[in-house]
Amino acid sequence: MHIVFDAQTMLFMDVVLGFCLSIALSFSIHDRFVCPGAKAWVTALFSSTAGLLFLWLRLFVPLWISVAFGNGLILIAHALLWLGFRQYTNRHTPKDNLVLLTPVVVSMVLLWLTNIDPNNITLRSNIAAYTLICLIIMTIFEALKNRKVIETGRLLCAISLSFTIACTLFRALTIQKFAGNVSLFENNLNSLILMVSSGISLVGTGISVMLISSQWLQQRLYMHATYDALTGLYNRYALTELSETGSITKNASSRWSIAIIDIDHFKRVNDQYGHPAGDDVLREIASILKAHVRHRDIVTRYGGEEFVVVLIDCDLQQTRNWAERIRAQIESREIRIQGHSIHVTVSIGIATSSDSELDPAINAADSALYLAKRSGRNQVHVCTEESCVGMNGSISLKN
Ligand SMILES: Nc1nc2c(ncn2[C@@H]2O[C@H](COP(=O)(O)OP(=O)(O)OP(=O)(O)O)[C@@H](O)[C@H]2O)c(=O)[nH]1
Repeated sequence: MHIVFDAQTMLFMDVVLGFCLSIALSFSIHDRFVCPGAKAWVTALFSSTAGLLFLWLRLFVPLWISVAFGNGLILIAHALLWLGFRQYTNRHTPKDNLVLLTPVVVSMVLLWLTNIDPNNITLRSNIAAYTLICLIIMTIFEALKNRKVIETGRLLCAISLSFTIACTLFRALTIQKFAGNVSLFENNLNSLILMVSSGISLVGTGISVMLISSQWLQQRLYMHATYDALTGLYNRYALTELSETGSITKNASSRWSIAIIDIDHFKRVNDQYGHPAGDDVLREIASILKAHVRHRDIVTRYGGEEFVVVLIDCDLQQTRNWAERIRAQIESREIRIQGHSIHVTVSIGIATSSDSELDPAINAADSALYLAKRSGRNQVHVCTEESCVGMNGSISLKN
């Protein structure tokens, strides 16, 4: 069989490609955990493909149907792409939906122009092309706004849309040059560029949507695996990861210290004021800790009411002073929750290390914490290799 790659066949291939991509994508977003905007983007792909189908149907249906529906659906697709990015970046407002009126108005105008003079391709084409370019520029702006480096899907989408702008502009300018003598299915460079660019733009958008969705999921999984949802601090898993990848000792020139901070009688706070109030206390303690460390230090919520702070390049005396400041700060802080004034105290166990291993230092700090609790709470204890020492100088053997 001999297949002729003329403009009409290529446009038909674009339509088939678009439908396959749209169907594949709609299956991939058939999940609860899809990123905001994904549904608008998949609808955009369907709409764009349907628009191309109407253009292709030009040979079989009245011209006004092909012109109005073909261009209208392609413009709707690009308005949806823009709306999708507004949703993705959480900047979507109900007023944004008004953008969908633009394609409707433009297709009405195209319909009217087709009725007046079916042969005036130049004006119709220019109106559709420049509206499309405006919508794409708006979308590129949204795609790139506040983009994180790892969000390569958004970058790919912007690149693929820039390519569409270049091709649309090329067609608009050449149509002007030939004064309307370029029809859609003539086998010239102009039509060919349009067909090839439509295919590339469909594939580019499809791949970008897949990439954006998977990168969004990846980021969320990373957030949940790394950060504590209640306080926003690193979680225990993150601390282990940082230790295993050597990120803690890499930043320290010599010694580093560990402080384990445990809220005293926290169960009573929960019992007396309720669990939500207990959560607020945890957030308050987290913010005090965050406010008292340097950029290089690591603050984690290690477990329920227990926090671990890694202080980089801090010797024993500096760590002791820091811990005592924190203890005093928390003791004197009045935490106001639901009309109640809550006061809590903390016990702190500290240990220093120059080793690359985190666990021995945590165990030592934990022993110090145990002694701080046993000695009456609301105090700082230090653990050295031989013994654990209280701030008041009392010494207890480690085991
Ligand atoms: N509100 C709230 N409470 C929590 C959370 N995680 C753990 N807890 C509570 O923390 C309390 C810890 O109680 P315990 O281990 O007995 O310790 P404690 O009452 O602080 O006593 P000491 O540590 O011995 O001073 C329990 O009541 C847990 O329910 C949380 O995320 N939110």
